[in-house]
Amino acid sequence: MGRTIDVPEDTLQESETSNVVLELLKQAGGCVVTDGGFATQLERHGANINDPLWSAVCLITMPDLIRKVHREYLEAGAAVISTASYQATIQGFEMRGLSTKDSEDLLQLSVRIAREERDRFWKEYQNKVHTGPGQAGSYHHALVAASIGSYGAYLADGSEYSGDYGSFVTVEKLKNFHRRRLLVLADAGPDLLAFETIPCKLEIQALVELLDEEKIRIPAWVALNSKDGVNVVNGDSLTDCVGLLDNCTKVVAVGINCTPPRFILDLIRVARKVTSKPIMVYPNSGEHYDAVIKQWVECKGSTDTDFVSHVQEWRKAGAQLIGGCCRTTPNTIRAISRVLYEHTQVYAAK
Ligand code: MET
Ligand SMILES: [Zn+2]
Repeated sequence: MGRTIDVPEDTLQESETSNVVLELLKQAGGCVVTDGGFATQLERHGANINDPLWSAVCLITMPDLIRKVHREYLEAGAAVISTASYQATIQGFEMRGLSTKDSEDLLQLSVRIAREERDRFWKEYQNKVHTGPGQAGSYHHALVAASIGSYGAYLADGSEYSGDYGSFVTVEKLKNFHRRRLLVLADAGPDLLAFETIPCKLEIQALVELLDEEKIRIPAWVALNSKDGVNVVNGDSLTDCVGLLDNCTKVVAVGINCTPPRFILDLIRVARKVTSKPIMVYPNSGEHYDAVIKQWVECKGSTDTDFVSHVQEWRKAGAQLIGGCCRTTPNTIRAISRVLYEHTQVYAAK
């Protein structure tokens, strides 16, 4: 398969350093689809995730449903799947009365389930092209990304959407919050670590320091969120945040998640000026999360069709991994997959 015209030359040359994201992008022709809302899909299947652990409660209550959701996203064409560990923390499990050992086992389980499903799927589908209604493309050997939500996600008070951690939260405190879970997840053997919904520069600083200090060998991606298309949610400059990530050799991709689709194009343009690392975007549906009632409200979000109408402009602006976050589903991913596949076919034919 030929590679796309929009991939910066220097980005591809770095693939000699055996970076899993660059390898995948190279194989896929420059752009891949990731998965969609994980918690959303668990809920659509009836899981009750109204819990401080949010979707991670299913690691205790419904591990088979987690398998099923991974499978659904793989079938929809996802070339990266993220684990059920977004809001799983040792502290959170311990608050429910679990031992430290059992808590760490659950973190490991999240990676094991995703890897098993990926491997099972690949055995069956590696030679297939998906051509069913509303989808087209060839499958990839998907990467398993261990999801690591921000400190705000752990607080379960919606502060991942405000970045308002209060003045007592320091880089050291954030490093200590993230340290043990990061080590346990890295040790479980994912292909990638996916830091998600990171709302402020302080937390980025903590993450890049921690990746170095702990000599983490699994490559990481870091996804930030925004509510204005210019800055990250707490008002820190996106340019500064992406600049910090660009300087960290352990970070192999940077991007935006759980942000309304209407802001994404501007954010990609800002990020592209600061980094030549691959950019991933996985927006939410455009609805708003109400942290008090712990629900997504105002069903004025994009429909799958609206969402997908942006995909080509995001790709042209430099996004190379495109998926969905909260309130998106396997249908969204199938539709994105089709758009990207059509592009690859047009290019390959040239
Ligand atoms: C609040 S953002 C949630 C990200 C997580 N990967 C999920 O889709 O459930
Ligand atoms: Zn989300």
